[in-house]
Amino acid sequence: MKRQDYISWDEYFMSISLLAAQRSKDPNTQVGCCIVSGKDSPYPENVIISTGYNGFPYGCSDDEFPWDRTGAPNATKYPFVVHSELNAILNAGGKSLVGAKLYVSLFPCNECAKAIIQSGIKEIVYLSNKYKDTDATKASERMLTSAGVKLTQFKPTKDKIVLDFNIE
Ligand SMILES: O=c1ccn([C@H]2C[C@H](O)[C@@H](COP(=O)(O)O)O2)c(=O)[nH]1
Ligand SMILES: [Zn+2]
Repeated sequence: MKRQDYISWDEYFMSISLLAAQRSKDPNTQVGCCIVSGKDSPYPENVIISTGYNGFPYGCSDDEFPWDRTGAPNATKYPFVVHSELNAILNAGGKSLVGAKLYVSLFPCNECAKAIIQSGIKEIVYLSNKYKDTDATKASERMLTSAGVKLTQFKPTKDKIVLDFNIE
């Protein structure tokens, strides 16, 4: 008989997003993203196309650019950091994202929403929506809804999935 306690597709892809987030150097908010093929993709369904996390662009040192949240605009991380969703879209290397599904640990901002819509992604599964009351999130939700992108908050049925490196 097959194992019964295997993880679901949503648990799998959201876990990969959370694992990608662990690569982020942002001391305050680590965001991870995983893009997978959907029913209407030109690939079989549930194939991982790309992943990404928030970080500075290539050539911009994590040790030289600022990670601060406050201060003069160019002394904060905000003008420099590439968001996880945009990184995942760019990391796809030009592969079609039409009909794809995007899993992300934080609801996308308005700038990511634009890139998501324009790349043809049709569904977003997000975990946290901690900035839901901000203008950026409200603008994002408005655009995504208007563009017909399906939005679903991931509701975990377990608190954690443990990765154990001690296997035989
Ligand atoms: O759509 C988004 C929105 C934000 N991020 C990243 C950008 C920053 O590195 C953090 C947010 O930092 P705070 O200190 O919480 O303001 O999240 C992203 O990747 N995608
Ligand atoms: Zn963003």
